[in-house]
Amino acid sequence: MNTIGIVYYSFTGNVLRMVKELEKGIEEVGGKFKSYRVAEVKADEIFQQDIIVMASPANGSEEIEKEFFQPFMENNQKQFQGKKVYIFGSWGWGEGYFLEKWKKQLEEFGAILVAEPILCNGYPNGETRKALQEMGKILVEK
Ligand SMILES: Cc1cc2nc3c(=O)[nH]c(=O)nc-3n(C[C@H](O)[C@H](O)[C@H](O)COP(=O)(O)O)c2cc1C
Repeated sequence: MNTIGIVYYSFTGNVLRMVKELEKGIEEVGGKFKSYRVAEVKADEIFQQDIIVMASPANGSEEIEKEFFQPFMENNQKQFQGKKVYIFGSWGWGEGYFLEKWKKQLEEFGAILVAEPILCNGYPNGETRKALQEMGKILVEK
């Protein structure tokens, strides 16, 4: 059973709502997780978990959140090598391409993406919530 570390940023609560659904799924199958806002996460703690889940809103021109998440990625580049990761996020008025870019960055860092990202436009609807709960269950066993 994998231990899961969740790192997220949320401006207005949409990503946080998504995180809560994933957590529900993990809990449902008896999995263990720790969640952190990216502004407060301690890298040495998070990289001890079996799977790192990261979630961000689109920010700027198809990027992940700029002030905290982008530095988190750059500062921990080496630690992603060979690490199992899962990403998801929410966007507003762009095309949601930021997740594809993020995925590419992680692949370049040598991370192992354990499943396809879940992308949500704005507030997560019932379908997205269900998909996240299911993903939470899957991640525990991945
Ligand atoms: C400062 C700021 C910048 C944003 N930049 C983008 C953007 O470049 N492209 C986009 O599609 N949405 C953008 N959005 C919209 C958010 O990504 C979208 O509302 C998302 O659902 C917010 O998630 P959150 O509630 O977890 O913060 C931006 C929102 C804010 C507040």
